[in-house]
Amino acid sequence: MVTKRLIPVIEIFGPTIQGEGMLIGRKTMFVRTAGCDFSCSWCDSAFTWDGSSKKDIRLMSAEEIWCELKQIGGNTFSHVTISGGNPALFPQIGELIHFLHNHNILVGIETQGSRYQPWFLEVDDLTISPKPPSSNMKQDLEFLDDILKNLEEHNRLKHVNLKIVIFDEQDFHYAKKIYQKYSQIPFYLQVGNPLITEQNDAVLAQQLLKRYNWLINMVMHDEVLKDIRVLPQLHTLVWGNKRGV
Ligand SMILES: C[S@@+](CC[C@H](N)C(=O)[O-])C[C@H]1O[C@@H](n2cnc3c(N)ncnc32)[C@H](O)[C@@H]1O
Ligand SMILES: Nc1nc2[nH]cc(C(=O)O)c2c(=O)[nH]1
Ligand code: SF4
Ligand SMILES: [Mg+2]
Repeated sequence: MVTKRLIPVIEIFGPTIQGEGMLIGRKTMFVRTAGCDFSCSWCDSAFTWDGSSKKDIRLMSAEEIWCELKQIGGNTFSHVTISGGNPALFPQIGELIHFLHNHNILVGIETQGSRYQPWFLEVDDLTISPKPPSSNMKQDLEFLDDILKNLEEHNRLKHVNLKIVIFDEQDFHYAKKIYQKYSQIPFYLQVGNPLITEQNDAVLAQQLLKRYNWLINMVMHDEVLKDIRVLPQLHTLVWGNKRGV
């Protein structure tokens, strides 16, 4: 008998739009895994790792996840984004990727570059999001370098992008250092959301647009950051801090 390794899933939702980074605006479904090896000070998905939504965690096989995606998304989608938490904690995500590819579904991953899995080489859209100083995390940049070198050796760089969330000038300088190291990888700066519990969508949107304006200005006057894209979290502008969108 083949034993199927189960994946801890905390939410499955969609179809929605990818609100961030290189596929912004693309129609996609989301599978969100539970658990993270980081605990960023401003994490907008802290429920995946802080115990507050423990009751929502389900251990699911690739086939069960596929059935639920079809149940809620029907025939309306051709792309699935796997986020977390950190999906790179789980070797068994490889089985889910195979399953989705066998059903002609493209797969995106959101991860922070602190862990590597062999299935990184099979991901259609791999977003790596190193954490800047404001997160209070200490990103291992040598490990990140190993991951990116490995992807390059396997000719996968066209499937990879780097996305750094910016809250302040210190984060901006950190992002600049990383940009200079990896000029051949598509590079995105994303507006940080400091109001992750704000319920008034208008107040939130106003704050985020102000920060977007600031970040655009920082980039426009910069002589190093040239081949770069600056984005807000589109889903936050549309739906605020709502979960499952
Ligand atoms: C919730 S994380 C999950 C995937 C993975 N752990 C990571 O951090 O890349 C998904 C994306 O949301 C970003 N993010 C988390 N909290 C945020 C916030 N308050 N403002 C803007 N982006 C945020 C992360 O940097 C990451 O790019
Ligand atoms: N619409 C939408 N786009 C997203 N892009 C990355 C997300 C994430 O939490 O990883 C996310 C999310 O939660 N919702
Ligand atoms: S790495 Fe991602 S999921 Fe983990 S705490 Fe940071 S933002 Fe949240
Ligand atoms: Mg999110």
